[in-house]
Amino acid sequence: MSTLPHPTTEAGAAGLSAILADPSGAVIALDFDGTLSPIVADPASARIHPFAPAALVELGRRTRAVVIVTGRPAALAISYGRSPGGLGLDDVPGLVVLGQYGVERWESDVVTAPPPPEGVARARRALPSVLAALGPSLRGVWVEDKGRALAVHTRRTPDPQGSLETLRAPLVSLAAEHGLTVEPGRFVLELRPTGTDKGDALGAFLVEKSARSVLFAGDDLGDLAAFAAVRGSGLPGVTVCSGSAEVTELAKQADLVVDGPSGVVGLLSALVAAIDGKST
Ligand SMILES: O=P(O)(O)OC[C@H]1O[C@H](O[C@H]2O[C@H](CO)[C@@H](O)[C@H](O)[C@H]2O)[C@H](O)[C@@H](O)[C@@H]1O
Repeated sequence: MSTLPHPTTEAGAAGLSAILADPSGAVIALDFDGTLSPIVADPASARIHPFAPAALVELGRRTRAVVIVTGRPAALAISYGRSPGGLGLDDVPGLVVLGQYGVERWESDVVTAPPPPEGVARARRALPSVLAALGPSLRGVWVEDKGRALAVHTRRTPDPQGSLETLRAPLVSLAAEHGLTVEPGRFVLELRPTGTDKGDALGAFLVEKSARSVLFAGDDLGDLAAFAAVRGSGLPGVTVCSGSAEVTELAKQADLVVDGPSGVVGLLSALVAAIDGKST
C-alpha cells in the first residue's frame, strides 16, 4: 500500500482529484534531468531512476498519454531512459518525448525536427574564443553540443556559481549576436533557438490529446513555462516540483513538492495505486 502525497493548493487538489476520477483523460508530463533522472556531475552519465520506467509503463496503460518534456535531445532521453536490465521509456505505451524544449518530437522510435537554425553553427564557431577570453578562472567549464543547442556547464568547475555568473553576460551577448536565446538551468547556460519553450510544447500537446486533466513534474527554471502552461490550459492540473537545494523558485510555485527523483517515482507509483483504488 503506498501513500499518495497531497497537493498543498486548492488548484492542485482539484487537479489530482480530476486525474483520479477520470484517468483516461489525464496527461502525465515529466521533465527528465533532475526529475526522472538524478543529477550527476557528468551529463553523459545521467540515467533514469531505476524504478521510473515501470511506474510510467503502468501510467501509460491507464491515462490518455505520458509525455517527457525535456531540454535533452529526444533520442538521448530515450537512450538514458532505460534501467539496467529492465524496462525503458520506450516501453511506455504511446510515449511521446518533446526534446530540446519542444523543437524535437520522438514517437514510435522516430524523431521529427526542423533543421537547426544557422545561428547555432555560427555560435559553435565563436564559442571557444569567447571562453578563452574569460581566462583560466573557467577551468572545468564543459560544452555539451546538442546539435541544435550548446549547453555550457559549470558544475565541474571549482566555483560553479561564480563561473556561471562570469559566463552569463558574454553568453547573452553571443546568443543575441546569432539570434539565439540563453536558457539558464542548474549550473548550465544553454544557447538555443528562440521561439519555443516547454510551456508552448506542453500546451500544444494537451490540445492535441484533448486532455481533460494534467500533471506536470519538473525541477529547474526551464520548467516554470510548463507550470504556466498547466494553469493556462484551463484544465484541472497539478504542478509538481522535484525539490532540490539548487533551485528554490519552482517549489514556491508548485502545488506539490516531493524529494527529488526518488520522490517523483514514489508519487508516480502511488498514483498508479490510487487509480487502481489501492492507495491510502
Ligand atoms: O529539461 P531537462 O530534462 O531537465 O534537461 C535540462 C538539462 O539537463 C542536463 O543538465 C543537467 O543535468 C546534468 C546531469 O545530471 C547535470 O550535470 C547538469 O548540471 C544539469 O544542468 C543536460 O546536460 C542539458 O543538456 C539539459 O538541457
